[in-house]
Amino acid sequence: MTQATDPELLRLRSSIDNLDAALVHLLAERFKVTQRVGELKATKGLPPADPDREKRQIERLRALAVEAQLDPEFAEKFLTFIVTEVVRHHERIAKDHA
Ligand SMILES: C=C(O[C@@H]1C=C(C(=O)O)C=C[C@H]1O)C(=O)O
Repeated sequence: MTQATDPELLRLRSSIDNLDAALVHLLAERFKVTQRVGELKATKGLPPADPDREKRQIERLRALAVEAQLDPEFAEKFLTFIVTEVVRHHERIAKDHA
């Protein structure tokens, strides 16, 4: 049997596809909200990044990851990757607003 026809593999991959779609939708919603935060900060003259908030988010996410049996190092890297992109957006919004 080839990989592409194994029924168990097909079922698992179908589930992975649904989960990947959910991740994309969740990320899209998160970026919509952070876009609004970026605009709010630019209007009020607040800095694009908030390192204290980021520290608290990392601690929280690492604890949630442990509870969920997900590697906390991976959870931290994933959050940092997203937040770095958000801060880049915020810097751009602030520049455009200046
Ligand atoms: C969204 C914010 O801006 C930045 C991005 C964050 C995020 O993506 O969660 C967190 C902190 C800030 O560095 C915020 O300040 O809440």
